[in-house]
Amino acid sequence: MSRNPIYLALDLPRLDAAEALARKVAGHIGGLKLGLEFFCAHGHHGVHEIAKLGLPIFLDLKLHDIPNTVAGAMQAIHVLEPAIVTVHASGGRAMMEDAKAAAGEHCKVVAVTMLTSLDENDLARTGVAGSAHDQVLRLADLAHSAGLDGIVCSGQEVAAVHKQWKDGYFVVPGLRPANGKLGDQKRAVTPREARDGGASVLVIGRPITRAEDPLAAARAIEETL
Ligand SMILES: O=c1ccn([C@@H]2O[C@H](COP(=O)(O)O)[C@@H](O)[C@H]2O)c(=O)[nH]1
Repeated sequence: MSRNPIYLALDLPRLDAAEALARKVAGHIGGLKLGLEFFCAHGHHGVHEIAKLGLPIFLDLKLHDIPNTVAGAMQAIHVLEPAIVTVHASGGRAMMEDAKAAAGEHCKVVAVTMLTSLDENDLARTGVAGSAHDQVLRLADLAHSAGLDGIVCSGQEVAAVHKQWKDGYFVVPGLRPANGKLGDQKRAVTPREARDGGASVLVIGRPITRAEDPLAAARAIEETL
């Protein structure tokens, strides 16, 4: 892994605060992840502002709709030149194929398999029997067959997915330093464990954004890798 794999999740309500925080830790991360909270609040303008910092932008929009609508959304964000965009694997093969076809040549499209905030009890409540591990592998296979670049999964599954999809691009959120507060994450591992399992991108939000000293937190996490 040559470049810094950490993408900072900028889940902050204020654009000026997000920009200031990103600027502060820029030397210790490899990219910036802008998700639903950011995009709903600040839209294209916000993305343009954050992109001025010069780091790759990951638009974590988790698109999930009929194929025609998702392809239209992909075309609408093309102008923002994201390095990575997410769709939901459960949207199905045709949706993922159309999303990939509509994405620019330089944009990786990765599929969310099973959110890291869910465990097997949650999965059962959605009507899916079996383990998180099997569900992630099944959806990874579907994303692979649809021609996507990779998937989003937890650090608990990444090594197994890596084994069956050697050149895949694996985005791992839900990361916590040892003894870090889990919050709503249920399948957390440490950044180092995820990296050792074959993660391409380590998504880290609150352990840095909510730290008393975000710069020291980012530096400390970087040093564990
Ligand atoms: O399965 C998923 C998919 C995406 N995320 C996103 O990653 C960050 C994690 O933030 P933390 O503060 O480090 O928990 C957040 O933006 C999520 O939307 C995820 O956590 N799990």
